[in-house]
Amino acid sequence: MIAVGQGFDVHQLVEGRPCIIGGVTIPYEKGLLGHSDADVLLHAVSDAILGALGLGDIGRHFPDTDEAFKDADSLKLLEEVWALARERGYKLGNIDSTIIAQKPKMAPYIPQMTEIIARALGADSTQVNVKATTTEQLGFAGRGEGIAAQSIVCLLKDVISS
Ligand SMILES: Nc1ccn([C@@H]2O[C@H](COP(=O)(O)O)[C@@H](O)[C@H]2O)c(=O)n1
Ligand SMILES: C[C@@]1(CO)OP(=O)(O)OP(=O)(O)OC[C@H]1O
Repeated sequence: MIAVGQGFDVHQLVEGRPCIIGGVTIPYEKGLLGHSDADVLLHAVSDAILGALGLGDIGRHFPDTDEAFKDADSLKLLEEVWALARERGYKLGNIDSTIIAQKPKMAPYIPQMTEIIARALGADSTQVNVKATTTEQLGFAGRGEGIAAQSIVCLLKDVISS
């Protein structure tokens, strides 16, 4: 069985917050605002997995009204989401993701993000792809008001390889 899911998330960029993306703290003058650590990439990946499983989204599993998730480490949330996939017998096929940000430059941090996501999903880093794009200064991302991320995941169960 093959299950696919997609995830999309946006967080506002503000002063006085750390800029944590894909589990990596990126040195930058602003950071992402949220109830949790606001790791926009890990949220998109988590939502993609929940989508593939038909289990809603991270807001349903980790409500932003619950103090338990205040400043939560999104890597821990991703690990909890992945446990739901594992319990149902799924393995990771592959993940592809895009970070949409005018700044900061993501390229130097992408290998580390890839490793972190792969490790959380019990996968090899070759199964995880992370990309980044600007929006050529257009829209909220282009004005540096926020960062978005999108992700698509393919999960595999009982697949007989030829
Ligand atoms: N925040 C970003 C955005 C982009 N990159 C890298 O730069 C390349 C060119 O971006 P364009 O939006 O002009 O296509 C892109 O392919 C990424 O490799 C980045 O590192 N950080
Ligand atoms: C992750 C959660 C959980 O505290 O909070 P936020 O960091 O605000 O992130 P968001 O992507 O808006 O929604 C899911 C939330 O429930």
